[in-house]
Amino acid sequence: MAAALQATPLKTLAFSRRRAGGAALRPRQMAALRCSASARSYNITLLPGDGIGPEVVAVAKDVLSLAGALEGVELRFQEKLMGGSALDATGVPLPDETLAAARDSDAVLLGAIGGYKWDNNEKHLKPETGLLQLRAGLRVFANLRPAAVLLQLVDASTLKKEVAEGVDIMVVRELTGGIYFGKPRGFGTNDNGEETGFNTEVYAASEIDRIARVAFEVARKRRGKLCSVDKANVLEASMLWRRRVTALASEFADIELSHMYVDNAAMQLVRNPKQFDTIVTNNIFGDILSDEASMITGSIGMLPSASVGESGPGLFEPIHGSAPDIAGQDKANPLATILSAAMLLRYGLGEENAAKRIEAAVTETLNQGFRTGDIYSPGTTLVGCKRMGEEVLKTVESQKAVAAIN
Ligand SMILES: NC(=O)C1=CN([C@@H]2O[C@H](COP(=O)(O)OP(=O)(O)OC[C@H]3O[C@@H](n4cnc5c(N)ncnc54)[C@H](O)[C@@H]3O)[C@@H](O)[C@H]2O)C=CC1
Ligand SMILES: CC(C)CC(=O)C(=O)O
Ligand SMILES: [Mg+2]
Repeated sequence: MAAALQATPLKTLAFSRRRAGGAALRPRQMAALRCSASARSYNITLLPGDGIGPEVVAVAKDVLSLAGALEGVELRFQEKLMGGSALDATGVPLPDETLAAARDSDAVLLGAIGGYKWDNNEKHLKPETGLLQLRAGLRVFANLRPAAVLLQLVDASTLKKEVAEGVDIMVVRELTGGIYFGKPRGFGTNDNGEETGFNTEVYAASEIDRIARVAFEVARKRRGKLCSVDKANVLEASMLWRRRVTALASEFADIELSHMYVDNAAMQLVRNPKQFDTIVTNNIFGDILSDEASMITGSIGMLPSASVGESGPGLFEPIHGSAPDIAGQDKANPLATILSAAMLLRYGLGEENAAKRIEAAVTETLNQGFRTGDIYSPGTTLVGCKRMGEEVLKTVESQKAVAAIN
């Protein structure tokens, strides 16, 4: 079992329901931060990245600081370059200094990387390559992506209310293997002299076993159902995946295991998403299916994630990308990153009460009717990224104590 997941009781894996550019902290908030001088303290590496990344990370940082301080947790932040911004400044997408700082910290919060400017770079000079290097460098093989439809956002779902209501899925995605990392890969020429591009989907049995164990344990703390998604009718890597997951099931007799081909899973997610509890799948299928699942919840701007390994700091990031189409316009939904900060507190630091404060504040802010454009519906109040952050901050501050939240 991944040590980082042991930092907190495993039941917390049952995640359910349940100042871009710096919204100025108000005096009472500053006082809460000062009170934390003798608190439990942790070092957090912030990697804002590109596009909307810096906007959403600035907001999430303030929420994280305040929720921590109110629970006696001092968080010390250091910000490092990552992605396209690192390429521009240093010539590489993941500077050694950034990886070293991330490894040395207690947890890492990432915004997003990438953008049009770097789209045609050679592979080793792409922001996305830096992200893969970071995940591999931190050995965070288990990526938890919860997709739960909040009551307040049922109307924002693209699915009918009766289909979306009550959906609560955890996608457990393998993060450091599969086709994103497999070799050989590259460009070549076929027998007809035509140019080719190729990648390799490869999994070792041990890589499958360790992610499957995490998924069985996650399912055990949720509703006891695990669906393994693969393409075992065609791909050898998936045939091995299915064999290993099936073999492990004997150690988890209390879990109802099923298997589904990925094409069917993509269809079932929009036909009847409530059939799913926990899904375990490989790197590329998990990437795609979690973006699909996000729309059931209303927006990709709502979905957080936690990536953890056997040891070392966890990596916490929204599932979305750098959204260059809305970057710099104060339109981004910061809630996915704020909820990733809650996952950081829970899974990365074992600070459950502070995590709950953030989740309760997000729910309350939505109850108050504040919505960014991606989740807007008539009758609610349209706000930008900064204002959404300010409203969440106010709500975090106004909560009496976590006992009252429970
Ligand atoms: N983890 C990461 O850093 C990831 C980076 N990327 C990179 O991001 C860049 C853009 O990729 P896309 O395919 O366009 O995916 P994307 O997730 O950045 O955007 C897809 C759509 O969702 C919207 N969106 C995303 N996040 C949002 C938010 N918080 N609030 C409101 N709307 C939001 C965008 O405006 C866009 O219309 C690419 O360079 C890609 O490689 C993509 C996925 C993950
Ligand atoms: C940008 C890629 C490296 C990965 C991705 O889309 C994701 O992890 O969601
Ligand atoms: Mg993705």
